[in-house]
Amino acid sequence: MANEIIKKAYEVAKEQYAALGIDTDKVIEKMKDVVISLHCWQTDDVGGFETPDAELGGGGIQTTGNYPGKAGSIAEMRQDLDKAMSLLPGKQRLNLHAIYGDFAGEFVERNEIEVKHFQGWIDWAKERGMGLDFNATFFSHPKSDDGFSLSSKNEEHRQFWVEHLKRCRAIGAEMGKQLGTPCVHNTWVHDGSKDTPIDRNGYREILKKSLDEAFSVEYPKEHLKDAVESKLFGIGAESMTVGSHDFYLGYAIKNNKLICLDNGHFHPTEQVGDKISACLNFVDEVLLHVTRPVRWDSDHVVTLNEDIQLIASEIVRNEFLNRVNIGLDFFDASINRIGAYVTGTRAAQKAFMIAMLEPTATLVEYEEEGKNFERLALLEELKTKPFGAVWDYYCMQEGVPVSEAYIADIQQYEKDVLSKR
Ligand SMILES: C[C@H](O)[C@H](O)[C@@H](O)C(=O)CO
Ligand SMILES: [Mn+2]
Repeated sequence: MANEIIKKAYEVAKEQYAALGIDTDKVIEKMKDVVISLHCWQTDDVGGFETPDAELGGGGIQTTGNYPGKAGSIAEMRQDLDKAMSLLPGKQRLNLHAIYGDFAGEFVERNEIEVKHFQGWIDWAKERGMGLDFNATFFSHPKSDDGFSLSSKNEEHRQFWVEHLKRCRAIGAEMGKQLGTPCVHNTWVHDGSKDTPIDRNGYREILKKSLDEAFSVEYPKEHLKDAVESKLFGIGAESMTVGSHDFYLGYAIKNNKLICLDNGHFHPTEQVGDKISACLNFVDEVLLHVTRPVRWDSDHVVTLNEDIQLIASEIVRNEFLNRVNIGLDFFDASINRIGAYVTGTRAAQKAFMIAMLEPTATLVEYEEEGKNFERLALLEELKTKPFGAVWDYYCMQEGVPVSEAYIADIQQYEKDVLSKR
């Protein structure tokens, strides 16, 4: 689309939003506060680099599809991430899992990983002025194949995982220190039971004890923020998840941790957007894993749907952007993986921009005056306001492809790079 047309459309949109009391220039400026942490695992289907042929195994999560071109090395992953980021407006962070260290061709056990295995990532992020986030990896490992890691009744296994978590927190803190922006370290364990267990409480007591041990080392908040992520169920763990939402919300409130809300981890009619203000009345900060569950926690690419919109609107309406850490968590192996990143991240960004283009004060006024028809009508009308013109102008200003132009970029990358892997 020619720049002139983008500008013209923007000017018209600007007037329409101004009539509602919204300054679109200010909205574009405010978009810089929306920093999204890209999950590195979309590039390689959650395989990791511990061994040359590493693949996701167990953990109750699954990628489906076998689209060619997945990243098979750190170099390829970085190349893909650079490509994805070149097509995204705004600033991003990078979210790594412990299986993505630079192990220099040697097998390093998870209870032996150190900062040196991630120094390359820290340097890479520093060159790009990016922050890093981090995750201990409890799945795809023989010591948790039986379905239990931090809540294991096998004391040797439990201690192994506590040590892993301790090391990951130390690595995360060093990332935050060197990069000058706190690293959010997220703890998610797949621990659970396929069939109805008897000793639910026993496992939960063990999980609590393990977390207490692993979190006993304190790090400055400027370097590390700890989050804990709950889940409803996983594949092969349908009957009980040790780290349920009640468990982790309680743990987070009592121990001053962040609660991680993954919108694939709840009953289908529950809304993470509704949980944000509930949680933020009791915890300082929240971590989001933005995804798209289709029938189950299938981790489809994020699209601009009502769930995502409610999440973004709740954050913007309440000025929670400085208390909500936004991460993505999807892994689709059935389509071009870079395309998946760009489409999914842009969808999340769009939801935030739409939220910022809302005349919230007017809507609240209607609500407080009991004018519920007026509230409903205005919300409906907002859906067809020319948001796209503001989005296109923002992309143009940011120097990234406008509208669907990024599709051709990704096709070219597939031709030049991915198809040759
Ligand atoms: C790979 C991630 O840690 C994982 O997706 C986790 O966050 C999750 O959501 C599991 O369902
Ligand atoms: Mn998640």
